[in-house]
Amino acid sequence: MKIPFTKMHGLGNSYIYIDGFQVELEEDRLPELAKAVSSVYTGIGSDGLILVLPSDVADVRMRIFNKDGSEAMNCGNGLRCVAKLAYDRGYVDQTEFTVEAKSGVVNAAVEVNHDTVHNVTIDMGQPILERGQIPMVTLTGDEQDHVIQEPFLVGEENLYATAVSMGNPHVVFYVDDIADAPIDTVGPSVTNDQRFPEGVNVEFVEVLNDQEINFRVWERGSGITQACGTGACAAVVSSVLNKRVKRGEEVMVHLDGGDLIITWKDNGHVLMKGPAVTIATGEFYL
Ligand SMILES: N[C@H](CCC[C@H](N)C(=O)O)C(=O)O
Repeated sequence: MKIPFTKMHGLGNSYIYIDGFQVELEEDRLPELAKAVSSVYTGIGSDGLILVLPSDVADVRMRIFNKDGSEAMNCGNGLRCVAKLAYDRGYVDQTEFTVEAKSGVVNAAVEVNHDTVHNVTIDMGQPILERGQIPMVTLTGDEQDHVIQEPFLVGEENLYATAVSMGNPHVVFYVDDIADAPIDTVGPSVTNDQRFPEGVNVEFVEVLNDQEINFRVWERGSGITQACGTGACAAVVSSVLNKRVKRGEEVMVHLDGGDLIITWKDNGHVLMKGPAVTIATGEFYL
């Protein structure tokens, strides 16, 4: 089976994009396809697979599958690239339009310079903070509680967890120096921790000042990635809740792959602004 694809990235968080306006795929082969295209050895190499599809409730629809074949509820870097692809291919005729993700519909705005989309702003909507909706379970906490700097033992390490959902689950740990973040040990341990019944994306944050943070991530289903858009949003929300950065102001998030500008607005919505880049197109043989 020959499948046309486009490889795109947001700050090095790359996915293989398949255009559902042009290509019909078998639903029950999608997890297999996500694993196949993601392999750097036998596939194309990416953090997963993203489908761009017609939508009944928005201008365009995104489905995202992690490298391990699991389907996720949301993907910030993916939303920016889907918006670029939809605009580039004329599936939308405005620079502002709506994108449907599994977690809900968001507003996208593409910046066009010399007929090319470089930067995209997504209104990611409101974060979800209630423990039961992250979801996160513990013996003590109430379902409606917010999880802010909650003691969280990982092996011998006494960590403190702040949990935020952007439609997908995130847990944030603060470190004094991002270079020393225990991402290779705490990342894989916590992502599958039983306290997160649906798994979790694991973020490490070093606060530089009240409008700037360093950030690394171990993603659920993909491991360490160069960037995580929903994770950067969760990290800024967490840092506001922990009174480390300003609410309603732009916060510069330095990720391994580059910078995102995140604002948790006073109206409750989180804005994410960053690049979207087309790397290559081709045909994949499944
Ligand atoms: N691994 C995530 C999905 C991808 C999110 C990330 N790549 C982003 O840009 O938000 C999850 O299972 O919830």
